[in-house]
Amino acid sequence: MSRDLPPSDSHSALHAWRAIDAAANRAAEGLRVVEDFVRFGLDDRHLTTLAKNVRHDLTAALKLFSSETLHRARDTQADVGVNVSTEAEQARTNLAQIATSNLKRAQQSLRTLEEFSKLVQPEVSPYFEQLRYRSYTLEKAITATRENASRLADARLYVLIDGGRDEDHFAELVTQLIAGGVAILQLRDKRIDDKTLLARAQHLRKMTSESSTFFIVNDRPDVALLADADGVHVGQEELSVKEARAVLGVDKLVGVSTHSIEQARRAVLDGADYIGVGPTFPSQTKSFDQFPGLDLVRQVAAEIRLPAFAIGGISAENVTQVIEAGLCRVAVSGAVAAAEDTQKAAANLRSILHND
Ligand SMILES: Cc1ncc(COP(=O)(O)OP(=O)(O)O)c(N)n1
Ligand SMILES: Cc1nc(C(=O)O)sc1CCOP(=O)(O)O
Ligand SMILES: [Mg+2]
Repeated sequence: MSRDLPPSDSHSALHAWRAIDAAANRAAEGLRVVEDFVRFGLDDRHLTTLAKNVRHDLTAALKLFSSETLHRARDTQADVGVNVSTEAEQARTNLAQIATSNLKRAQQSLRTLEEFSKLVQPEVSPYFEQLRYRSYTLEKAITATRENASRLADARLYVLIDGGRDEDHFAELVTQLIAGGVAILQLRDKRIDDKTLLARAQHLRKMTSESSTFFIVNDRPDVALLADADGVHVGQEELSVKEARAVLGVDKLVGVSTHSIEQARRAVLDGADYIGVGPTFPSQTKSFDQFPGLDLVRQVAAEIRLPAFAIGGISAENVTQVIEAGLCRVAVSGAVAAAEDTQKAAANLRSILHND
């Protein structure tokens, strides 16, 4: 119910309704532009659905106000803000900037709605607060998708390796993998002690920093930090994206394993930089009871634009099935690391993935 303010406050109420009316329009317009950006600019069905849901829920919250009161308060003739636009508002150089400005516009307008509704219809205010928080989550997911689609644009072959028999064996393996054109190398070894793991990680850092290959540490943000790796990969039962970032900082990559479309959607909202999608096929490296398989690859490819690497039992023999299911990025271990000629196996997979 809208509040009957005492006569002395009725002027404030009128001002509040006018601010609410203007903010409602700005928020809806801003959200529509954001939705169009994720739909047409990113081609991301998941983010489009999220943006649309926020916009629809805004419409529902605004319906809690009396439209008659809002219209009565509308007085654009006397609105000193009409026709006032800054140079920054006019300057738009790319699609992403349009999305960012409109997200900010929507967030500021939601804040206005939240504050001014406290004066005239306080029970509605928390809905706008919730919508503002959801818009921050959306912003984080849009930024991660956009930035990583570009940062990892060429990253199609991702190889998981262990610490090897000894340091020389490890260094030889890494040399061949880098020469074979591997885009991302992950150090994944659950059997060596922490001291050896860190030594291998530091060695890998040195070798990859002279190349364009990214270096990720599996499971261990602490080791990733100490070795100055490019990032960490975490599983569903491990530290969250937020916790991994708290250790590593915002600039490092945080990847997450996903085994269902719900987990993949969640990872996007959590602000992951990329996702692993699997297991696709039975694996010699790790055993699984369940295989979401190519169905999950298809689901992810249909709606998510955050870089996604299919994983699990992938080799030169079956990688075409993954590509046909819609993903052009794969993470492999056995097919490359256990091959007789590691460099050749990597280069072969790479050329299939890059279609060259
Ligand atoms: C790229 C990539 N995807 C998935 C995994 C698996 O991670 P997780 O589920 O945590 O299992 P472990 O590797 O820790 O056994 C991965 N490592 N890399
Ligand atoms: C470590 C790991 N995680 C998977 C997942 O689906 O999350 S599949 C997998 C094993 C990857 O090795 P290979 O290419 O030898 O099967
Ligand atoms: Mg793990």
